[in-house]
Amino acid sequence: MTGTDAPQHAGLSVAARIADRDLDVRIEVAPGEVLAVLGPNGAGKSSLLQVIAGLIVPDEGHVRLGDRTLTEIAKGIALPPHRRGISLLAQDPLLFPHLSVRDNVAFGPRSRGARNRAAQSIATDWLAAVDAVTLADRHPGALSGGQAQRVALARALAVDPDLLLLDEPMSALDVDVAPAMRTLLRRVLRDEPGRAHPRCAVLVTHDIIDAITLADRIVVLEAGRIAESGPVTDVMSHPRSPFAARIAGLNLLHGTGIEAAAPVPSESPPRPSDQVEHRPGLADQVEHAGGLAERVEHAPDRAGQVEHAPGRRAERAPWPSAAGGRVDAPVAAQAFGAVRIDGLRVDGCVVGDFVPGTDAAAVFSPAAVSVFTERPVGSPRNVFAVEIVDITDHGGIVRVRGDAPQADLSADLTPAAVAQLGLAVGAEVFFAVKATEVRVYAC
Ligand SMILES: Nc1ncnc2c1ncn2[C@@H]1O[C@H](COP(=O)(O)OP(=O)(O)OP(=O)(O)O)[C@@H](O)[C@H]1O
Repeated sequence: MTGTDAPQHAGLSVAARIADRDLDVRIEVAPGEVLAVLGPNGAGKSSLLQVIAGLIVPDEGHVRLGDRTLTEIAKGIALPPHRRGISLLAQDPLLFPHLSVRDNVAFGPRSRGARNRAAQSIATDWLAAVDAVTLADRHPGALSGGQAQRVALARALAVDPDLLLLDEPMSALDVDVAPAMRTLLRRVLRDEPGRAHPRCAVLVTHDIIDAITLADRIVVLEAGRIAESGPVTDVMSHPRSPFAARIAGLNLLHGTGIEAAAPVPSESPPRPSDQVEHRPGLADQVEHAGGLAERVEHAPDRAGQVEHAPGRRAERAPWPSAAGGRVDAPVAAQAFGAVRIDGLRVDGCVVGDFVPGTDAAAVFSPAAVSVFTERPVGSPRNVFAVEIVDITDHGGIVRVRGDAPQADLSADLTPAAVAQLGLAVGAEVFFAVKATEVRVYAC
């Protein structure tokens, strides 16, 4: 949906170029849609929100909301923030310290012409919607961070904005408070009985959980440009940018698509080590002779879910979700392809478009990676020589990060496997992944 310039767009349409921030983006948000904007520091997320809110004026571009033009540089239009029909909820609740909670929420309706009684009534309704009625008579100084942010959300919604901008709204909250705020946001973003036009929202976040739980679509910004966009599930399961791959917890290699010789190597008759790997319940097993650390198994015996025989059709192939569980990704046919990256060939299963000779990605989960201390000879796997750069605990599993000439890669192992292999930062080892665990697709 990005990239089009729709004059009568029913939702939000933004195009913005700011030379001194090296920003050049276009986004479209449908009515009722929640768009999450993600990206590394300095990517331009806040600048984009500031353009939409009218806090900065771009060198070129437009901001249109429904049938209203808020910014149109070519026509010299730039409405001030308070005339845009937009509310911004930021990290800091920024409540007026001298007003009660109720008066803070009533302030917006009052300043838009509502009589005091009506404004107080709107405030009470929104305080009820965010479970904060009991706080109505307090002053902001007597609120916890989570309570203050709930009140700030009520204040943002009390002016009935057509667009809600959310700038890292959970990032200043304690970890035990953030989930409740997320649930609340989900409720108010989705459940708006009686509103004539569904409200849209743009959410800037560093937290993938926010995007997964609140957004319909993701836009990834990198260096002031849109690196990729799409429905949340698509971007998380088939990322095309390094940033999206990282937040989805997947390994990503970029290269050029090439035809795979059939059958792919991992369809060779199983070797002893394959048989070990395919048996359930052997996640911690280490094959000492070859120095193989079996990967952490998130689901038992998943190898059985994929048809390995050449020419046969796989109904569904297992695919890791961002949360570390697994989702089923449909595979129309067991088509194989390969991606060439700096002279290395990575075989995998084709998902969606794949055109040999054009840009392609090879993606796999760290949980699908096996680690060898010696190069596996005659292995049916894709093999990468890596230098270990980091070993970290990920809630009971160990994430081993390796620097390969082609990319940074990660492997998830059990603590026992890491200990038995004697892995340490600086060690040179081999990461291996079967072609049936790799997805290849066009970029
Ligand atoms: N007030 C400003 N004046 C000039 N340049 C700015 C200003 N604010 C930000 N920039 C620059 O604009 C670019 C985009 O910054 P922006 O704050 O929009 O990124 P971001 O993705 O929101 O980053 P973060 O995640 O760190 O908040 C950066 O190069 C930044 O240095």
